[in-house]
Amino acid sequence: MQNQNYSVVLKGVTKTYDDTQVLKKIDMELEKGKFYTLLGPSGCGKTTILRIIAGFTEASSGEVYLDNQAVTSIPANKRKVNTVFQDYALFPHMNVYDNIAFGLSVKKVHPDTIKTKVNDVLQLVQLKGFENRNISEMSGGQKQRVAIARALVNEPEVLLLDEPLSALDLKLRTDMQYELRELQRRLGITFVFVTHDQEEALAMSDWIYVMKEGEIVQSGTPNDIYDEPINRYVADFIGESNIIPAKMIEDYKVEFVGKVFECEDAGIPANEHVEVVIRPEDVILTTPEDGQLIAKVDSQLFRGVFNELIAYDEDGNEWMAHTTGKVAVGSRIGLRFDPNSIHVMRLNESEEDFDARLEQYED
Ligand SMILES: Nc1ncnc2c1ncn2[C@@H]1O[C@H](COP(=O)(O)OP(=O)(O)OP(=O)(O)O)[C@@H](O)[C@H]1O
Repeated sequence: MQNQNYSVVLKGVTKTYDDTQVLKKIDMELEKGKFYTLLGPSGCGKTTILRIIAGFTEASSGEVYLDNQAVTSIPANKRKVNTVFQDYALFPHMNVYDNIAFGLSVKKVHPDTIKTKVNDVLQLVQLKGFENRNISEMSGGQKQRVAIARALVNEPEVLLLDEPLSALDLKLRTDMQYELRELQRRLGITFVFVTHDQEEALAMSDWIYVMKEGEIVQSGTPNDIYDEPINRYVADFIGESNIIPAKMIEDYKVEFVGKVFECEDAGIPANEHVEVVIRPEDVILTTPEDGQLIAKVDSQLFRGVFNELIAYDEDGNEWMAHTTGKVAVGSRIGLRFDPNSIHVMRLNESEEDFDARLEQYED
């Protein structure tokens, strides 16, 4: 029926609590062995999707397939899916070994087999030698690894991770991002990772679903989503952007701040009011004579590898740009853009137009 390479498929999945619809027709096709991220602000329904895949929550309508089998009536403990929760949900009174072995012991797996499997996953998460440690004596990052080991020991086909790094400090969090990604590549199983942190999503994922209020607003590779945000919500959510009012002149030509620029967008009617999105790192700084636009520098912030500069053009639009040099506050500068860094977004799109455009992006 479906492509054999899908490990999870959701078709028209909805969820309603009392009178509130928290998921509106979610469609997802997750290929085996890829790293997927659900990205969105608190309350948009990310955890609910994970719970429906895991079988902890029942969808109000729609279908869920795991490994091409409809699983609507299959209980959580019969699905080859494991979850790593944000708070780890470890047993505090047990040591590392017993925490990891617990699920297998309950299933009455032979003790020798348990020993081999637990040792294998301890190796995998680099916790060899910690078997007898109490959970209370482990650091945040170590507890996180125990939680992952406990999920992996069941040899799931799909691993669900619900904001697993949010309790860690920045340094450890970055280290764990590398480790998790590495682990996923080595194991080749499907990861579904939930986060509200856009940098984390961009760094780790093969494919991102950006969510808003129970809907998927855009899905694509990190590059697609970063470079071609489909609307202002996605552009704002994924990093800093310059969003400037503009008007379509014809295919591949857009006007803003009284000038006409080449761009890569086509299919939007002439004279339609739109917005252009330009990332700060795509703004090329030059002398006023060479600039396509002229702007006045308002402030500059040192950001480590670059300076972040705020400038205002003749129409009063604010521009953020990155530069490795220093530019005097108050000075006049020129701004230039490559056609392929000018992204056009439509305003007030009808739902049908939006869906059609979304499909075009997904193709
Ligand atoms: N058991 C429940 N009963 C009623 N409402 C619920 C229940 N579980 C979740 N909700 C509501 O569903 C919506 C989506 O919740 P969900 O936990 O999926 O969001 P989330 O995107 O994971 O948020 P967060 O990042 O804060 O965990 C929220 O408005 C939440 O209040």
